[in-house]
Amino acid sequence: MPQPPDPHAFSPDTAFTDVSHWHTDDAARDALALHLGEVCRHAGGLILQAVARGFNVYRKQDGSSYTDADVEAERYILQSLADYFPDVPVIAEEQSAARAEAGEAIGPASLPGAFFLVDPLDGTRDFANGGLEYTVNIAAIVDSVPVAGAVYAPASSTLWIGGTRAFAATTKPDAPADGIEWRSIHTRLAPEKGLTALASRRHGDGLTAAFLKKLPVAEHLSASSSVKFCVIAEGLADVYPRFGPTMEWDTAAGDAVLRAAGGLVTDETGAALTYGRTQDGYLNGPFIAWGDSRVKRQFFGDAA
Ligand SMILES: Nc1ncnc2c1ncn2[C@@H]1O[C@H](COP(=O)(O)O)[C@@H](OP(=O)(O)O)[C@H]1O
Ligand SMILES: [Mg+2]
Repeated sequence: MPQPPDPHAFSPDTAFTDVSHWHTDDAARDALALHLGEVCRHAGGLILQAVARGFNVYRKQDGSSYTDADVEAERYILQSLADYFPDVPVIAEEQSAARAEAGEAIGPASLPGAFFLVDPLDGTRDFANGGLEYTVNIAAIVDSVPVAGAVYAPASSTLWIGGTRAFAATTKPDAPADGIEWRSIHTRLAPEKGLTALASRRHGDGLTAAFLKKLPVAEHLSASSSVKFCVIAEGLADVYPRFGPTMEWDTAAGDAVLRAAGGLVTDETGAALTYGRTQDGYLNGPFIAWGDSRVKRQFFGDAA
C-alpha cells in the first residue's frame, strides 16, 4: 500500500516550491499537493468563521452570487500562494469576476507553462442556502495538465489531495498538520450491476441527462461542487458528466485528485480536459469524469 506523503515535506525548503520539479519529480508533486491541501484547509477555516459570524451575499453582473466567505478565503489563498510561489500566476474566481466586470482581461494574454487555478468556494449557491457540500479548490497546472490539486470540504472536515498519488483525510482547519491520518484513495472498477452516476444538485441540463441514457447506469446520485470528482476518486461512484457550463477553476483541483486516484476527465470526444484556455476565458466545454478508464474506452472506442 502506498505510504501517505511525509508531512515534514511541507516546508519551504523542499523541491515543491520550484516549478521545474512539478512535472518531473514525483515526491515534489506529492509535497506540492500536500502544501495546497494546507492552504485549502486554512481557507476553509476562514469560511467556517464567516458562517459562524454571518455573511453577506452579493450578486455579480452575470447573475451568480458570491459572499464575504468567498472573498475572504480567496484573499488568504492569493496571499499564501504569493508567499511561496511569487513568480507563478494565479487565476482565481473572484478576482477574475472583478476584472471581467471592470472590463479588464482575466489574466495574461498568454500564460506561462505553470500556473494555479483557484476556486475559493465552489458551490456558492448551495452554501448561501445553508448547504454543506461546498469546497475550497486549488490546482497547479503545467502545460495544460493539472499536476497537483487539493479540495477541502470545511463542513464535513474532509480534505482530498492529489499529486502523483491521491489521499483523503478527515481534518478540521485548526488541527495540527502532522497529526493528519491520511487514507490512500483509488477509483474502483465499474461494478457489474451497473454504474453509479453523479450529477449537479443545482445545475441539471438536457444534454447531460441524454448522455447518461447511453451508459449502463444503475444508480443516480446528486451533489454540489467538486465533491463529485472526489467521490469518484474514492471509488464510491463511476461517472460524472457535465454538459452545462463550468469554469476551469471549478474542475481543475478535482481533476488532479481524480487523475492521481486512477481516473480521468475527458471532453465529449474522449480527449483529456485541458486547462489555461485563455482564448475561451477559462470556460470549460462539456466534460465527463470517469473512474474506470475501460468504461471510457468502451464508450468512445479504442481510438479515443
Ligand atoms: N452559467 C454558468 N456559467 C459558468 N459556470 C457556471 C454556470 N452555472 C454554473 N456554473 C458553475 O458550476 C459551479 C457549481 O457546480 P455545481 O452545480 O456542481 O455545484 C459554479 O461554481 P461556483 O459556486 O464556484 O460559482 C459555477 O462556476
Ligand atoms: Mg466553482
